This record gives sequence, structure tokens and C-alpha cells, in this order.
Amino acid sequence: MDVGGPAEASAIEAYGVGVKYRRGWALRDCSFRLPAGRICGLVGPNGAGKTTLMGIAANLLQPTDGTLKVFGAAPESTEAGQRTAFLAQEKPLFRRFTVAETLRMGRELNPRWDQRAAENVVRAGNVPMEAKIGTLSGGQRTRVAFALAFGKRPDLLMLDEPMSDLDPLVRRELMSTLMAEAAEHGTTVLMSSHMLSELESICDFLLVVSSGGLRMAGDVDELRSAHVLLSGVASGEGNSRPQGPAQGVPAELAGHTVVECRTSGRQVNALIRPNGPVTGQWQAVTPNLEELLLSYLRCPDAPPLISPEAHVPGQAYGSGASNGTRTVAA
Ligand SMILES: Nc1ncnc2c1ncn2[C@@H]1O[C@H](COP(=O)(O)OP(=O)(O)OP(=O)(O)O)[C@@H](O)[C@H]1O
Repeated sequence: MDVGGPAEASAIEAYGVGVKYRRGWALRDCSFRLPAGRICGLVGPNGAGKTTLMGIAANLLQPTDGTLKVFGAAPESTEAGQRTAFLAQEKPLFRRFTVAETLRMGRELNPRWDQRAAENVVRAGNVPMEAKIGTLSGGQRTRVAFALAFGKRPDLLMLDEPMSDLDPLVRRELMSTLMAEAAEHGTTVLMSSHMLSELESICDFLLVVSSGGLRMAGDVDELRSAHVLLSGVASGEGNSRPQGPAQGVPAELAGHTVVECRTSGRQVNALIRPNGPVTGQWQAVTPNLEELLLSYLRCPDAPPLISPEAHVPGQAYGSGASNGTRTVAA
């Protein structure tokens, strides 16, 4: 069931989603919305819960708490299954099948199968159709797995660190195929990646997770422009809070949400979310995506920022205005 027109529809809605493994919680209380048609980067340190989150949407595991919907439907429904493709890190393929047999299997399993799209991906890499999967290189196998995912013609394509074994040229070529396909068909893409600089040119939406919690979510431009990167010399009038984790934050920045503050003597470099005009002699710029992400990854205790576009109804989203500042001495 689709909700509303394409602009308003949600590809994913998560309500208080939590997953507990035997070792503990891998995801905790995640509530967000990914609007349909967006290219979303899913970012977080190793073990943050990215694969777990995609696994729920792909119906590979059930949440312990909360619910998640894919285009308004439960992930286990036939409809959600047909509209979703998931390219996992390990890319399970039958080693004894040929490439052609692998694509034939895709065609038989998927009513929306697009043979031409799948074959184009394989042919662009000169992978022989009659070659057995077990004889292909790791990168060639990744290409076949991509072909299967594209051939399924999904409305939601989830990619879990999909390109780590590809050479830079192939990576670039497959990424541009992905972008062209997504633009032509309005596909929503959710892609986990540690390649922060690459995400800048691809993504228009962002989900950041850390230690199982959602740290940031929303439109990339909106999130970037909610922050200011400051550098300058502190006035030396003392710290806003002499004790605790905010120690070292200059007095001028009191009242703003300080995501990260690096000090070296009186030289200060800080990423803040301004809550009004910033006083003091600062060089101020809007951070690029990589700078923004690096600050949040370095400072997982920074107050979360979930933009209204990423809100789901009935969930509380704090303003995150002034608590949880963190200082890192350079
Ligand atoms: N099947 C499992 N059984 C027990 N614990 C698990 C299982 N799968 C994941 N975990 C744990 O859940 C947490 C989140 O793992 P997950 O694979 O979702 O992280 P990730 O963000 O995808 O990490 P990476 O960037 O390293 O791929 C980790 O602490 C991991 O050890």
C-alpha cells in the first residue's frame, strides 16, 4: 500500500525499532522516516547497527521492539518483498550456476524482472554469461549480485557496503549506473558506506547511527546548513562550563549546541548548531558532508538531530538544544 503521492510517500517508516541479540542491544528506539525517491547514505562506525537496520527492512530479521514499514507494508508481506532488493555484504550466489543461470533464476523468482537492465550490468563488465559464478573474481561476483538487484527493478534498493571489493573505475561506473537507474525509475536507495567523501556526490538524505541509536537524520543540505564550522581564537574570558564533558568550550559558544570543540591553546575549531547569532571573531563556514559526518562520528554523545522531514508521527524528538557537548583537545 502506497501512502500519498510520490513526494509524500515514505519508503521506510520505523517506530521505536529495537533489536536485541544475545550480546545486547544492536539497535535501540530508532524512529525515523525515509521519504520515497531519496538516495540515502547510512553511516556509522563498525558495529553501529547499519546491517541490522537494513536486515529488518529486507525481512531477514524481526525487531525485538517496535515496528518498521516498507512503503506502508510489513517487511514480511509479499508486496514489500517484491518492491525491495537487498545487496548484502557477503553477496550469496550459487557458485555452480553460470551467470546466465543466475539471471534466469532472478527472472523466475521476480515478477517485475527486467532482463535487459540485469544483462546490461553484466555486459558492461565483460563478464561472460556462460562463466560459472565460482570462477569469477570477487569484483565480478559483486557485479552479478548488482545485476540481480537491478533486474528485480525494486522501488527500494538497499546496499550494504556494496562496493568494497571493486576497483575505483568499476566502482565509479557501477555508481553512475545506480544513479541513472534510480533517477529514471524514482528508486529509493539506502546505502551503507564508510566512504564519506563518495557519499557527498551521491546522497541527498542521511541516516547516521552510532551504538544502536539514531544520531542524525534528514535532507543532506538541510542538515549541513543547520551547522556552522567555526575556527578562531577564543576571547579567553573563561569556559562556559568549567566542569565535565563541555570543559574548554569558549564562553562565546554558550547557548549554542556544540557538537564538537577542538582546542589547542586559545585556538578553537568547533562544529556547532547555532541557536541565534554567533558572537566573537570567528571564521564561519557551512561544513561539507564529510566534515559534518566526521564530527558526529568522533563525538557520538553529541545531541541527536532528526530533521522534521525524517520524523514519524507519534514519536518524541528532542530539540537537542544544549546538552551533551563534547570537547576534544587537539
Ligand atoms: N547475528 C548476530 N548475533 C549477535 N550479535 C550480532 C549479530 N549480528 C550483529 N550483531 C551485533 O550487533 C551489533 C550491530 O551489528 P551490525 O552488523 O548491524 O553493525 P554495522 O553497523 O553493520 O557494522 P559494520 O560497519 O562493521 O558492517 C554489533 O555489535 C554486532 O556484533
